[in-house]
Amino acid sequence: MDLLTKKWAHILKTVKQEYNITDISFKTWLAPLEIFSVQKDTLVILFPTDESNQMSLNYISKKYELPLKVTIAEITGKEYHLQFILPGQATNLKPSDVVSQGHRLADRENFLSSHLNPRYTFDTFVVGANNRFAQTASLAVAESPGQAYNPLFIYGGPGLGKTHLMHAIGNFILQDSPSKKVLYVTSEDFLNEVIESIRNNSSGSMSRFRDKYRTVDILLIDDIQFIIGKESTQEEFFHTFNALHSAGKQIVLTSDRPPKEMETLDTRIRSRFEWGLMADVGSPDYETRMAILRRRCEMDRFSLPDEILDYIASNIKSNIRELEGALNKLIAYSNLEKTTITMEIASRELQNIISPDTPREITPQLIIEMVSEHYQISVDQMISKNRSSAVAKPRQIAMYLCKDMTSSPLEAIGSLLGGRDHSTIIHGANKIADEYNSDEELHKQIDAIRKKLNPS
Ligand SMILES: Nc1ncnc2c1ncn2[C@@H]1O[C@H](COP(=O)(O)OP(=O)(O)OP(=O)(O)O)[C@@H](O)[C@H]1O
Repeated sequence: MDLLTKKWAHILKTVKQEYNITDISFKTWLAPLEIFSVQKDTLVILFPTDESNQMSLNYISKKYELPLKVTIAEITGKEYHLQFILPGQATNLKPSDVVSQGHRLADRENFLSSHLNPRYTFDTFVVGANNRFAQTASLAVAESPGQAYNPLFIYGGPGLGKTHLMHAIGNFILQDSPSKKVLYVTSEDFLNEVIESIRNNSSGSMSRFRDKYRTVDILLIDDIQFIIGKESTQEEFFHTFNALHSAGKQIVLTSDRPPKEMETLDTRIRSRFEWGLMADVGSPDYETRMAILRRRCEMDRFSLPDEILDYIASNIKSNIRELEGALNKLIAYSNLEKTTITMEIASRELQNIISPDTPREITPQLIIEMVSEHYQISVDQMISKNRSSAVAKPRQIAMYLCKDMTSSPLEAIGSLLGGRDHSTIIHGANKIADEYNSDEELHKQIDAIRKKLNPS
């Protein structure tokens, strides 16, 4: 193991020389590779890139597995099977499969069972006016878990870094105290485990579930808004929260909206969300977007002229995932076509992602989707014949918003909403218009949806 680690840079350079690999290919595919672990005669190699970059991983193993294998055998005198992984896949390896590199085995196992992405750290997080408060609060929590702010509730729109910050907290804590038990889950994982435990209907499975969640030191639950309306899950969450909180264990939650906009959430839970500190992340300003792009280029050892970075940063304003997606597209293009990126290539390749300065068009379709997402019901239910108020009310809200925010003919709106005629649309829209003025709660809900549709 030590020999491999010591010789790793030398191994990579030898592959480059022996197999005549160009500088750009070396920089892109080989130089980033890191030894993740060794198990008997299997060497697990990490390609630290985007979690969803399976395409690159397949490419690396197809093209470079053999050269690496041969060179490793020549230099270390030992043959290894090679396994290539992406950051997110590190958590899929069974802890018992891996032997620590540098860390103690127990610490490595602990890291793997945390489900943390090692790339999401404070170091790789660019701070700007939009996220400074959330970043500072997260760091305070990471430095003094269970003491500074509990729970920490991070909220904001999609792709703005909430998950990144949450993982950064977990990674920081494990770095500092490797034996702490940190657990990251999405609320969907939590929900599925509750359902599974109930379905198994044995006290064993429920107590295993509780053991798992109530014995951690730090619980990180992503996208907590999805537990709204799921009664058993809310109940289980409530007890988990209380058990951890009263034991001084840290809880961090993220959501797409603040607790006060979670209208149908059990008030006991909503008040707990608000016990600690709430921090929002907003859309990054131009400088922050440029800084994020520069940082990503640096990490990927890729260089792009400022003009192109500026083109991306000026046109993708409200979602960092999309910003990174645009950059990744250009990196992939440059690697595959073996060419440098010009402004012409950038604007052609990004035309589907970037539509300069055109605000998102608000269409009835978009409204229906947004309303169904807000009330956690499916679009199919929205357009069905179901008349229960849990479905009929959101449907009427969609009618109201379509009439109010678009110039679509009533017939077209009716047809999108399951073939309803124009008088039904008028009736639904008028009913909600009246309630909007008299029902404060509904007023808030509708304003929240409007804001999501038209964030500027
Ligand atoms: N300030 C930042 N600095 C560097 N990278 C960032 C920053 N904010 C977000 N990112 C990157 O943008 C991508 C999307 O971020 P993340 O998944 O954390 O968003 P999110 O707010 O959790 O979104 P969603 O609500 O859709 O789950 C990630 O790759 C993340 O690393």
